[in-house]
Amino acid sequence: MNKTESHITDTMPSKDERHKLFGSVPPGPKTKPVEKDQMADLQNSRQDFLFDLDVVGINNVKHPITIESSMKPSTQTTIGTFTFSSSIAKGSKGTNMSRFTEQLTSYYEQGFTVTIESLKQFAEELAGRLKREDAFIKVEFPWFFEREGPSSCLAGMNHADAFISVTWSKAGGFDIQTGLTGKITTLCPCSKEISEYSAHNQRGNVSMAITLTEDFNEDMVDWKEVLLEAAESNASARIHPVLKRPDEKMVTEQAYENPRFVEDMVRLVAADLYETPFIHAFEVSCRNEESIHLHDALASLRFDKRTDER
Ligand SMILES: Nc1nc2c(ncn2[C@@H]2O[C@H](COP(=O)(O)OP(=O)(O)OP(=O)(O)O)[C@@H](O)[C@H]2O)c(=O)[nH]1
Repeated sequence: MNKTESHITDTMPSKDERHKLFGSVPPGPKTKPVEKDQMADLQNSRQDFLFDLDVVGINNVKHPITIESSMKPSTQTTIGTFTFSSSIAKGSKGTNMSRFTEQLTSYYEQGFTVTIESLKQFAEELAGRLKREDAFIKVEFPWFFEREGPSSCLAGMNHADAFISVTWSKAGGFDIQTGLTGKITTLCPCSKEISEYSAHNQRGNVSMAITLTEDFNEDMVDWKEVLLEAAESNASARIHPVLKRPDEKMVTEQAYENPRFVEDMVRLVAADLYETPFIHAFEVSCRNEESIHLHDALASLRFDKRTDER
């Protein structure tokens, strides 16, 4: 022990004394049961509680997860942000909220890889655990993918924000949605047209949410890569983690050759999703972080191939 440490130990009150100094008091008399089976179970009270609830549950649950990807790295651990819920009839006071995280932990301990299939199983099992006839689970996560510079082929890691949501009901079966928000470069067509030189550009955020067809097979196609390609292949240019000068020249010229308004982005991405056979319905939006304004530009559309006409 050096001189400074010994000085601190000599003069500092003990931790208990310090807590008392700052207001901690001894426990008071305790009369309520400590055994679980003797505790009141308010959430399981049965009465007419006036209204059915569409949704009751928990959200913003952060948990490590494993996902698969068709792009490198093919297996990755990332952070999932979960929402779990079910409906509840007016005859029940509340849900059993501990059961959501209890099931998540149990899946994690058994080596949970988040896929559409595993989430379907999770949702149905959750409904059983809650003694309900429906359950909803959504997981949002950063998805990482390797990206090379167009000339140097030097690789680095990019990411996009993905989600999968599964609704299960005894009456209606499964409803699956997935989605992705990816970043792209857009170069302003108006600025290019009117200016003697140059054109301003922006970083665009393209968000897509899709409803999958019932026969969609995630072992055959990675929906994340399809959505990323829909956003990036229609942009003025892609975004890269590592660019040397020959890469930078290519990306700059490519953007100048492919100017896009925020509206153009949404319509072009929508056209790709329209042509994708495993998508029933989609929502596309784009938010461009403008470089010549403090505000952002945005556009969006929804389309359901089963009902809407172009
Ligand atoms: N229903 C309900 N529960 C809440 C609320 N706020 C907190 N809780 C949770 O209540 C949970 C404990 O209740 P239950 O999950 O029913 O616990 P339990 O009855 O011991 O569990 P089971 O044996 O599975 O029935 C804790 O996870 C708390 O987070 C709320 O607003 N409504």
